[in-house]
Amino acid sequence: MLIIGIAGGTGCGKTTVVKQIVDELPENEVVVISQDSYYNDLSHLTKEERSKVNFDHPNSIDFDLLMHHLNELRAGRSINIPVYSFVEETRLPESIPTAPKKVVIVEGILVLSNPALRKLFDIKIYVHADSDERLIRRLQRDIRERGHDLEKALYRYQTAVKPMHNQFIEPSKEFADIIIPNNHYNTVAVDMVRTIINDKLI
Ligand SMILES: Nc1ncnc2c1ncn2[C@@H]1O[C@H](COP(=O)(O)OP(=O)(O)O)[C@@H](O)[C@H]1O
Ligand SMILES: Nc1ccn([C@@H]2O[C@H](COP(=O)(O)O)[C@@H](O)[C@H]2O)c(=O)n1
Repeated sequence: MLIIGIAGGTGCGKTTVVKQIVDELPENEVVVISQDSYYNDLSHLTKEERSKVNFDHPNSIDFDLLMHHLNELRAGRSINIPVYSFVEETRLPESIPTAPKKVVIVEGILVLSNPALRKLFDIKIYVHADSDERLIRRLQRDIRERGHDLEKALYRYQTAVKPMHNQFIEPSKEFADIIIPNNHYNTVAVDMVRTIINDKLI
């Protein structure tokens, strides 16, 4: 099994890059796991209390469960991936049964910031886009898909997203084996990663 970790600041294009990589690979060979699925279960808090949580701090993620799941997959056992709702800001009761595959891709802002998780990755990738580019993409997405208004999205960016990026995410770039520049769509880099994966699948 090949486990690939893909990190990078919010809006850098991780999900898009992963989709581009996976689209051309055999479906039955690859599983994608998002760090977002492992946000702590906050169902014991009210919606207002949840809205005050710093979702960009490593403590907001259940890394123990994520690492347990990766170890289970490596051991050939299936896992149940939690389902997270950005609108409700907590885990939903359901989960997604997921079988082990030859390639596992784990993507999320903080996946290279956790030393124990990092050790589980065979290849570590950091997707880079400039902060102004990321902010524009993030605002568009938060308003369109995550139920935020402009004021809330900007407040969160200034109070949590930007400081946590500077403290935890940007410094994790030094652990990457590959850095993908993604201010513009980068088909060359995507092709290179796909080639590495295909070599492994042979
Ligand atoms: N290279 C790019 N150029 C322009 N827009 C992009 C690019 N990559 C991603 N996007 C757009 O930016 C937004 C955030 O991308 P996404 O892949 O969800 O980022 P992330 O998963 O890192 O938060 C999406 O609307 C996506 O379509
Ligand atoms: N309830 C939540 C939980 C997280 N976020 C933001 O999601 C970002 C990480 O996801 P990406 O797809 O952008 O990598 C992170 O920056 C959190 O602020 C949220 O908005 N609401």
